[in-house]
Amino acid sequence: MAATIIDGKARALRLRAEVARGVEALRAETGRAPGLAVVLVGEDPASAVYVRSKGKATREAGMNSVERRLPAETDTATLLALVAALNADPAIDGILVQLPLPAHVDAAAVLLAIDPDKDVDGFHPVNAGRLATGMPGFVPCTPLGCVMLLRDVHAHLAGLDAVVVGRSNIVGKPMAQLLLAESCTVTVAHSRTRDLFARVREADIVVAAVGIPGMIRGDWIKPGATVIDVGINRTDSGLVGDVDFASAAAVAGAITPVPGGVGPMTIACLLSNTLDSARRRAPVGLIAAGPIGASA
Ligand SMILES: Nc1nc(=O)c2c([nH]1)NC[C@@H]1CN(c3ccc(C(=O)N[C@@H](CCC(=O)O)C(=O)O)cc3)C=[N+]21
Repeated sequence: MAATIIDGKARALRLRAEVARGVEALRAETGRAPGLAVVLVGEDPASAVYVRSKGKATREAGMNSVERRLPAETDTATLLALVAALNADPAIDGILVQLPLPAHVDAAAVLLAIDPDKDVDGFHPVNAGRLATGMPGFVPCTPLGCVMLLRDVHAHLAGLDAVVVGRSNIVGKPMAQLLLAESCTVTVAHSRTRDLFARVREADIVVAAVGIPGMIRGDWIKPGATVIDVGINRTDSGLVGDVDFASAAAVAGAITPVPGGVGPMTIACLLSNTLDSARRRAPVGLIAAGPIGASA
């Protein structure tokens, strides 16, 4: 039985069209389009590609895209000053500082400096805490996109066994929180997990976010399980995920491809978060702002 291939690209285009309609409505009500600032330090070619595609998607949704490119040798103080200026700028609704930052920059200090209510990446500890405690806040874009794809596959997520492989602050941990909020039974596995194979093999939902190309193979997957591949690894044979797609697709019930799976959803969710931010920041009484996450 071959798996259903989850079309993240198509799902992302639908979400982006929905966001574009929301942007148009907001502009009609307030006279202002949402603004997203993306800060890129250094010349990393992969980061430059992402920043360019984010800028394009932002403009296509009818929002203003502000790109700030800084040289690789930029120091922490300069970045903190830029973030402070963006925090204070009323035309900016969302701030994204592209990671990774150069090693000499205090990345934690930079993320802490972003106004949590402009933190459309959801990386600020205040938003991590809001997510962990069930309060409204910005949810990191990649895990948010993964949950949207999972909801399309599963009418009921409650009670399913989910394994998240990877425990990063930007994917693994928020992914686990979101699945818990969906009432899944969640295991967070990582490089020190004993008998990873056996744990993955029991899961109804596998989210792979380890950064090791093709690590999770078909014989690890429970027949019929849903496999979400967050990995973006550049290899000699092109862009590949953390899942060995061919062998896993032969066993899974549904699986995301790389490219065309989670990646496009990440960008679409960034736009959705930015629209939510702009709605919340619109003058009181002018527009009925829904809770954060309402655009998703
Ligand atoms: N502050 C911050 N926020 C981020 O969200 C962030 C970041 N830093 N640093 C880098 C990672 C990576 N990331 C991706 C977004 C889209 C695709 C994407 O659309 N990928 C396409 C393929 C693109 C290609 O061909 O390279 C796909 O999977 O189909 C991939 C990766 C966001 N990141």
